[in-house]
Amino acid sequence: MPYVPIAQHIYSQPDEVELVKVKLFKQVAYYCLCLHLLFIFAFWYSQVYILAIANIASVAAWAMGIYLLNLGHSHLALRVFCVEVTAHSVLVCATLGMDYGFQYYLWTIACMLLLDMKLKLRLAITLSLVLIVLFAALFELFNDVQTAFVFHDYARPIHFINVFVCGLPMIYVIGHVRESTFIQRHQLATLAARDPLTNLFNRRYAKELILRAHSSCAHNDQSLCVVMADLDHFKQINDQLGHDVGDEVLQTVSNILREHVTDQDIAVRWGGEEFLLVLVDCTLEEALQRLETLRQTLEKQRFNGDELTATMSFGVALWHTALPFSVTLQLADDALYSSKAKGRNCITAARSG
Ligand SMILES: Nc1nc2c(ncn2[C@@H]2O[C@H](COP(=O)(O)OP(=O)(O)OP(=O)(O)O)[C@@H](O)[C@H]2O)c(=O)[nH]1
Repeated sequence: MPYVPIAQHIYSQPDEVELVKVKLFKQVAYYCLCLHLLFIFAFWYSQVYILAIANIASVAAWAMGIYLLNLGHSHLALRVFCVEVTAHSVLVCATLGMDYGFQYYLWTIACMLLLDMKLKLRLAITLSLVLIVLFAALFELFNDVQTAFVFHDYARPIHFINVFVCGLPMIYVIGHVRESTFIQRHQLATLAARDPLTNLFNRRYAKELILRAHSSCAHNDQSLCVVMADLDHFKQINDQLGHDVGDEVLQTVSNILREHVTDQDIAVRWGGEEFLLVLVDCTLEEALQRLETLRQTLEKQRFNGDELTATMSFGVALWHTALPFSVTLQLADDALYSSKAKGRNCITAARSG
């Protein structure tokens, strides 16, 4: 088996935005290929043979670009597209003048060029600017070109169609890249905030949420409870029934925890089989009642088909807002330890804060 360095194995996979880009480039490439096929016939019919032949070269360039895209060389394909569009725009403007709007394709390709991630941003911007300057220069160079083009009377509708035809792929590609960037950003934020097995908040992200909940409760004079919860004899489940069953228990328990907290509460996978709940706007008495309902629900739950039950022990402490979180957490943890010592499957409230 060939050697694959681990870092390369993990990070060099094409990301989703890149995949979306390749898909869009391919769609645009087929769109342009069809367009140039049409141009071959249109220019042949209007006896502008040089442009008909140029369009045969354009079709070949777009076909080669599609081939490069299929090989995974999207940056090379984009460069081929760029050269083709530039050469084609300049040639058509030199032959027919500026009335028909073939110069606007330079704007589209200038924008697409910025999506070539293999180009340093500064170089990509410089090249795009060169294309825009070329666009402006074409007016100086070819504004007075006079031709006996058979479609001369249709210059205005052709100009209109060209603006539309070259604007469409630009809006389409940039709109989709924007959307997939947005989706990927959301996915990354979720990955950074959640535990992958249980989908509860992870410990790192939860600390930020807990501090925010604390200052909001302090500001609104609301009480707040911190709960430490731990599955009982979980090691036995793993040892006797396997890690997969252990994982299933963790997932089901997490779902039950989620169902027993409100939107403003915070449910966290704190460690392996240890969970933290922060109950917002909740007194100690209310917390004890809610935890008792939760404890009974868990006790009744069946896992692994119907053959397995699991229980949980709880420790709860009222968070006096003047105290730091770490002190309240320690109180809840001590209370949990008492629940374990009392025989598990029970709830203990910390005596004072
Ligand atoms: N299946 C599975 N097991 C895990 C995971 N994380 C931690 N564990 C297991 O959780 C078990 C925790 O065991 P202990 O700390 O001894 O606790 P316990 O058996 O629940 O005993 P008590 O807490 O005293 O009731 C260990 O066997 C860990 O391997 C996980 O993501 N999946």
